Formats: sequence, C-alpha cells, structure tokens
Amino acid sequence: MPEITIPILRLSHGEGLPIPAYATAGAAGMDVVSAEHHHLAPGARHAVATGFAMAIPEGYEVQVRPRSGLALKHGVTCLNAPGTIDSDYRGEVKVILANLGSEPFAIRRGDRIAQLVPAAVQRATLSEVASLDDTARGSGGFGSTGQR
Ligand SMILES: O=c1ccn([C@H]2C[C@H](O)[C@@H](COP(=O)(O)OP(=O)(O)OP(=O)(O)O)O2)c(=O)[nH]1
Ligand SMILES: [Mg+2]
Repeated sequence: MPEITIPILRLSHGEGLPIPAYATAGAAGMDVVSAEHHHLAPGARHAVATGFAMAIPEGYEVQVRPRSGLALKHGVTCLNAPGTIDSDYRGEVKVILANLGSEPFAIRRGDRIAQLVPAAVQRATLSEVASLDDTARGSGGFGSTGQR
C-alpha cells in the first residue's frame, strides 16, 4: 500500500518533542511520546497529552495502540485500544492510558507511551431488511463452536 502523508501540527506545549516516528524500517506503528508528566496510580486512567494535532486524509483513520513493553512490564495500556482518531478530528491527539498494574507508574514528558497505526477505513451503508439469510452458524456465538 502506498504511503499517505498526514499533516501534523505541533501545539505550543509540544515544542521540543519529537514528532511520532517509526523506530525501525519495518515498524508498523509510529511511537508517540508524552507531552506531560503524570503520576498514574494503580487502577487510574488519564488522557495523556501528546502536544500535536493531525489532519488525517479522508478515507483513513489513525489507531492509537498500546506498547507491549509497557503492558508487560508495568500493566500500562491504552484503555480504549485501539483508540480511533477520526479523519475530521483537529484537536490534540490524546493517549488514554490505564494502569492495570499494582504499582504507581510515572509518565514523564518525552517517554514513548503508545504507537500510531494509520489504516484505511471501509465505510458501509446499512440497509434494513425483514429477515436475514440462513447460515450453518445461525445465531450461535460466544464459544458455541467446538463445544464438548
Ligand atoms: O485514543 C484516542 C481516541 C480518540 N481521540 C480523539 C480523536 C477522535 O477523533 C475523538 C473521538 O474519539 P471517539 O469517537 O473514540 O470517542 P467518542 O466517545 O465517540 O467521542 P465523540 O463523540 O467526540 O466522537 O477523540 C484521541 O485523541 N485519542
Ligand atoms: Mg465517536
């Protein structure tokens, strides 16, 4: 898939911070850093400032995903993963971090806190009908297959 270009606007409190960037040539996500210091108590959540806004091209979104290192080592994750940045959103990108661990977690300005993955968006029109076609599964779900 060809690369898209996303205009990014640095906000005043984002001055001096790196803009989100790929850590390696094959990385899927651009690491994004915190623009603030914040103490995240166990069980707490916070919308962490990043200091920038974007104008995502129509037809795309940007997903805000957790970093596995923070999740594994500290129990810190994006509560709404994957977060959705809409193409018409012009506000500051925030990262909703939650501390699911048992220790307080210190977020420092400049720390990498999440990763951004641009993705194409398939939109759909919903067409209301009186009945649906039959399938082998039918209404079975939630672990209905392979029951012993
Ligand atoms: O992790 C996130 C998720 C969302 N947003 C911003 C961009 C997004 O376009 C907007 C709305 O997000 P979403 O649609 O997930 O939230 P909502 O609760 O449906 O709010 P809204 O009514 O504003 O759509 O909030 C972020 O900055 N970070
Ligand atoms: Mg919404």
